[in-house]
Order: sequence, then structure tokens, then C-alpha cells
Amino acid sequence: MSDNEFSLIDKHFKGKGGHSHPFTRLAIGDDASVHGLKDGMELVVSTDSSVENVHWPHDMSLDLAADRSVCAALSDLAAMGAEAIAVWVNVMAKDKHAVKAMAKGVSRSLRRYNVELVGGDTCRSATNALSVTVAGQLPAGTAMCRNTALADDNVWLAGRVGFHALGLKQWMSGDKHGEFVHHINEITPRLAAGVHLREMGVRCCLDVSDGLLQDARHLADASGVGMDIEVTQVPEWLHLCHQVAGCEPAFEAVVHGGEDYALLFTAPASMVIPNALAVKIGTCRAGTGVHLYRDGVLCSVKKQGYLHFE
Ligand SMILES: Nc1ncnc2c1ncn2[C@@H]1O[C@H](COP(=O)(O)OP(=O)(O)O)[C@@H](O)[C@H]1O
Ligand SMILES: Cc1ncc(C[n+]2csc(CCOP(=O)(O)OP(=O)(O)O)c2C)c(N)n1
Ligand SMILES: [Mg+2]
Repeated sequence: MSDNEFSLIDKHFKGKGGHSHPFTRLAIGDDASVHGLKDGMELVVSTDSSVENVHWPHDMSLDLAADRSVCAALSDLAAMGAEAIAVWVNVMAKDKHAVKAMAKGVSRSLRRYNVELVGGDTCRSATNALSVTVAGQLPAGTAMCRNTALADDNVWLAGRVGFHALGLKQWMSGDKHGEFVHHINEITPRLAAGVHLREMGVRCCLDVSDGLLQDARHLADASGVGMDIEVTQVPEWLHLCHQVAGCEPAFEAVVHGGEDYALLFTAPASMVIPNALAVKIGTCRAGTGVHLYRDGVLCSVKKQGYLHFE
């Protein structure tokens, strides 16, 4: 018998994620999943969509696209400092081959981070797309939010920025084997770093999906502070300048390039952050707005980061 919606779910989704977490009492197969948290823990939930030709190029393999989509969604849990405990994936596919390919990427990413697939939906669609809902847990009252930066906090970055945008540019221009291209194949949700930062007492964090400047503005505006960032302090700045033949394109990628999913966070100056975890790229101040400096010189930046509908 040929595959239909239900045989595809049984074969390609059921039991294909990471191990079951005690949080989940009932997973794939019923009308809904059932969960329970331990006392003193809070549930953290986020959802994100990824659409072919919007979030990934049409000539990227669908299993990689699905892997990226799951990881981008998990990154929001990292930004909150939550432990990932369950994922729901809605797969919208042009045909059954697309379902199988996307299922492969979903399974691979969830096994990499050992998170259970507890439910979802599978349907036919004019465009290949996924919608990924993620759940995490953390001790009550400890979530790292965007609105808690203080005027004299330092600004830190855990992870790189600019690399994904440069890879995407190479891919889109037909250079499928360019040296940055591998950065678009796998997104890294910084789950362990997020938990570590939260346990250290960090209270203000977000993940950089739309570009360093745009996301720094989100954090600064939500917190009611201003922010000064020295762009040359981002990890591997000089390497980027050399590899892309100049600091102008490196600046563009670092400031506006999204999808590296580094964690941008603030912490009091008294908090010691290990170098292996993050680099200091700036400071908060009273006032509003994000000022970017390059080697100490204030830069005038007109452009925005990634915006849907622009
Ligand atoms: N269609 C929607 N309905 C309700 N809330 C939404 C919708 N789209 C976005 N949001 C909310 O707006 C906020 C910003 O969304 P987004 O920029 O996608 O966040 P992130 O970059 O963390 O994924 C989030 O709190 C998200 O839940
Ligand atoms: C074909 C293609 N064009 C452009 C991009 C670049 N891009 C698409 S979405 C995006 C930002 C992140 O997506 P969004 O839906 O805003 O994620 P969220 O902030 O909700 O996590 C970027 C930089 C891409 N990845 N693929
Ligand atoms: Mg989102």
C-alpha cells in the first residue's frame, strides 16, 4: 500500500526525536500531548515558522532546511535560559517526498539535542514549510528576558555573528562551495550556554536572528536603556575582514547579518563571564538607542536588519 498521511506519520515522525522527558506523559498519537511540570518549575514556550524561499533557498536540501528550522526554534529556548524538553512540528509539504526529507532533518536535529518530538501536524501545501513549537523548563522566576538590562551593565555576545549571512550570500550568488557556505547548513541553538548563563545569574538575553543591530535595539528598547557596541570586538572580526576582502563587507555582515543565533546578553560589571563562554562587546548607558563604534569611531548606520514585509 502506498504511503498516506498516517503511514507517513507512523514511519517518519513517531519516536523519531530524542528521548522522552518525565515532563511528557503522553506524546504522538492522541488528539493532544499531555505534560506536567515539577513544583517550582516554569514552562517556556515559543513557536517559529520557516518557509521555502523565505527562510531557506529553494535549492537547499529539504532535510537541511528542516534541521535549520528546528534549531532556529530551539534557539529561543536557549535565549530564555530554558532546558529544552519537548517539540511539536507542523510539516507543510508539496508531496510525500518532501515530507520524508523534512522528517529526516527534524529527526536528526532533535536527536542531536536529545529533545522528544511530542506532536505536530502533516499536511499538503503549495509551498514547503515548517512551523516548530518548542517547550522548555526553568526554575520559576529565573527566565532571561529582554527588558531587564540596567544602565551600567556590560554587553556580551556568546557565539559568532556574520558568518551565516556571508554563507547565504555565497550560496545565492551560485558559489555553492564558498568557504562560508557550511555555516548555513547547520544552525546551532546555544542551549547549554543559555542554561549556564541563567545559572550564573544573567537576567537579560536574546538570540540574534535578524542582525546584531536590530536585535540589540530590541533589547535596549525593551529595557529602556541605551547601548554602545564596539563592532571590532565581535568574535573573529579580523578573520572576517581578511576572508571577505575588507572590513566594509565584514561590518555589513556582522551588523545586519541574521541567523547565526548568537546570544546577546547583559550583565553587571561585577559578574565574571568566562572567555570561553562569551566576549564583551559593549556597555549599556542611560538614554536610548544603540550606537555602533568601529575602532572607537561612531558609525552612522541607516540600514535595518532583516524585516519581513519590507
Ligand atoms: N502572529 C503572532 N501572534 C502572536 N504573537 C506573535 C505573532 N508573531 C509574533 N508574535 C510574538 O512577537 C514577539 C516577537 O516575535 P519574533 O520577532 O518572531 O521573536 P523571535 O525572534 O524570538 O522568534 C514574540 O513574543 C512572539 O511570540
Ligand atoms: C532564501 C532566503 N532569503 C533570505 C534569508 C535570510 N533570512 C530569512 S528569515 C531571516 C531572519 C530570521 O527569521 P525570522 O522569521 O525573523 O525569525 P525569528 O526572528 O522569528 O526567529 C533572515 C536573515 C534566508 N535565510 N533565506
Ligand atoms: Mg519568531
